[in-house]
Amino acid sequence: KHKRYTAYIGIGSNMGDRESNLRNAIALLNYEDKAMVTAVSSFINTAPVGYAEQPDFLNAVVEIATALSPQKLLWLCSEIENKLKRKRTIRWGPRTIDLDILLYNDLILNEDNLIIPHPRMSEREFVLKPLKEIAPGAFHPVLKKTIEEIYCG
Ligand SMILES: Nc1nc2nc(S)n(CCO)c2c(=O)[nH]1
Repeated sequence: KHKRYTAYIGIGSNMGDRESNLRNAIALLNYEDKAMVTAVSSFINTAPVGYAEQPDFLNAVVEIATALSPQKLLWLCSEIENKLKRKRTIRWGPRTIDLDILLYNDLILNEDNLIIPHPRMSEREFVLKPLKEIAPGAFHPVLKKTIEEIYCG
């Protein structure tokens, strides 16, 4: 019997057809019987954070029910980035698609290649706004607050 975990994935695109890049990524997150999309936020246009000299992003957050381990889920996210032709040029530069694991149940994980909750999510309006839309009661296990407590925007 597959134990179902709930994970939240932040997605963003600022290259090519941004909307279809997001839609394709969302479709690919329905992965066999291992991951199922259970909620999708609105798509929001956001100014780039970090490396400012690049086009605006289109961002969203997706809720999935999954049997995948965090590392396997990370693998699925990078598979989707590769499939949608993410060219890793400038580290902080434009990209066709970006998938970030934000939350995975109440898990706290600090591995070399994977930190959960995402370390920068609580300072990112482009994450908090769509996440609050679909999961205001989601709990941040490090800050010990719900999303709506963290983001009052
Ligand atoms: N607005 C916005 N700025 C960003 N800077 C980076 S890096 N990214 C990629 C996500 O880590 C984004 C993004 O998705 N949206």
